Amino acid sequence: MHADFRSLPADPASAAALADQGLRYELVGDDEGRQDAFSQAVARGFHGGAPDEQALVEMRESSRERRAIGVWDDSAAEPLIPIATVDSWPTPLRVPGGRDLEAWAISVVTVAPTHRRRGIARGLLEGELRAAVANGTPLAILTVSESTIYGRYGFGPATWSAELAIDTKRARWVGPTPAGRVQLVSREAIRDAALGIEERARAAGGIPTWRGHWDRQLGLRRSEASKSADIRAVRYDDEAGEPRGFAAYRVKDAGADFTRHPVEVIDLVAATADAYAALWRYLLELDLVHEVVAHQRSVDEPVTWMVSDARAVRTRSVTDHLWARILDVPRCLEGRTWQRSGRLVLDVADNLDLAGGRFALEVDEAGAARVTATDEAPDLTLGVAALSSALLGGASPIALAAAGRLEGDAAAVERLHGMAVTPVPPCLGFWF
Ligand SMILES: CC(=O)SCCNC(=O)CCNC(=O)[C@H](O)C(C)(C)COP(=O)(O)OP(=O)(O)OC[C@H]1O[C@@H](n2cnc3c(N)ncnc32)[C@H](O)[C@@H]1OP(=O)(O)O
Repeated sequence: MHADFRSLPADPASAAALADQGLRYELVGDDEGRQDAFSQAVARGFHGGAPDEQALVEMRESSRERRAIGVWDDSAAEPLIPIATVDSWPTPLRVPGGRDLEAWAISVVTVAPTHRRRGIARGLLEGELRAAVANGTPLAILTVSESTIYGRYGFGPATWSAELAIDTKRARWVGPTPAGRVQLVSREAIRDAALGIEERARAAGGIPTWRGHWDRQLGLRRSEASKSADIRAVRYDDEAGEPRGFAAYRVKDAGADFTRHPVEVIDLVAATADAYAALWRYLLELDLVHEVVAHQRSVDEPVTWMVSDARAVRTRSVTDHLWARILDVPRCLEGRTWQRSGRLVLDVADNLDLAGGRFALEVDEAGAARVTATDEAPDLTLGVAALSSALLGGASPIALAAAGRLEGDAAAVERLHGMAVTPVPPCLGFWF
C-alpha cells in the first residue's frame, strides 16, 4: 500500500482529459474551506438539502479519512464549489474462507446537473481505478445509486440484499430461545459497542464500519438530532454478560389503529447465532406492532425458519448491492477460499486494460488457489465484470453462462460454479 493513500496524486490521464474541457481535477486535501465546498457539492449531487455549519463540521471527519477528489469549473457562477466529486479509501473486504482482501472503496460519485453526460464521471471512475492500481490494491468496490452506471468500467454486482417485511401477527416465534439477555440501552451505548460487535459479525462481502457511520445510522450527529429522537436500541448480552449483537429500530406512526405500528429496523448486527435469534425475537414480539421491515438483509435469512408461518416473512425485493471490480486477477482469486478443488484456464477480457489476460486457476483440496499466467487454450472466456461478480461466491456462473457473459463448454461452466458459489451468500449490510 502507498504510505499515505490520501496523498496519491490525482491521476494524470484523467486530469489531462478533463483539462481539455477547461476543468481542474484535483485532490481536495486538508483545507477546510475546500472540504466544506466538496461536502456541499456531494449534498447537491444527491439532491440533499444544503448542509448547515454543524453538518459541514461533521462531514469533515470523512474528508480527513478519505482521499477526496473534486473537479472545478472556474467559469461557473459559484467557482469554489466543485462540479464533480468522488472519494475513496482502502479497506479490508471479507472474502469466502474468512480472510480479508484489500479493496479500494469508492463513494460519493457526483456530477452537477449542469455538467452531466460529457464524460466527467468516466474521468472520475477511470482515475479511481488507476489510483487503486498505483496503490497496489487488487480490487475496487462500491455501492450504487443506479445499476446502469458501473458495468462499463468492469464492475459487476457481487452481493445482493433483500428487503424483508414481516407480519408480526402471523409470525409466532418457534425459533431458539437463547440464554442471554436483550437489554434496552442508549444509542450512545450501541455506538460504543458497535465497532467491536460488527468486526466479529463481519462475513463475506462485509467491510469494517467506522465510528462516523454509527453516529449517522443511530442519529447521533448533532445536525440530525431532531430527526432521530425516535430511534430505539437494544443489545444482546450473552450469559457471561458479553455484548454479542444489537438492533436499532424506529417505531413509526400507527395511523388510526394504535395496535398497528410499523417498525423499521435500522440495523440488526449479530456476532453469534444466539444474538441473531434473540434480537429478531425481541423485534417480532413488540406489542402494538403489526409489521417489521428490514433493509439490506441477506438473501438467505434464517429468521424465515424461526417463525410458525413462513409466509409471514415476505421478501419485498432483492437488489444488487455491493459491486466489485477486479484489478489484479491472481491476487483476487488467490485471496479467497474455493468450495472445491479443480483446474480451469480463464481468458479474462478487460476493456480498460487493467487486469485482463489468460490465467490458470488451480485449486487444491483445501480450497487454496494458485493462479498463474498461461498461454494454454482457455476453458472459459469472460469479461472482468463477470469474474468480479463471481469472486465473492454470490453469483451463479451457470446463470452468467446462460446470459452469454461467460463462454465455455457446460462441464467447465459447472466446474467453475461448483468451485465458486458459497453455501452462505455474501452480504454487505449497509451503503457506503
Ligand atoms: C458509487 C457511487 O457514488 S453511486 C452514486 C452515483 N451518483 C449519482 O447517482 C448522483 C446523480 N447522478 C450523477 O451525479 C451523474 O449523473 C453520474 C455521476 C451518475 C454520471 O455522471 P456523468 O458525468 O453524466 O457521466 P459520463 O458523462 O461520464 O458518462 C459516462 C458513461 O456513463 C453513462 N451514464 C452516465 N450516467 C448514467 C446513468 N445514470 N445511467 C446509465 N448510464 C449512464 C453515459 O451515457 C456514458 O456512457 P458511454 O461511456 O457509453 O458513452
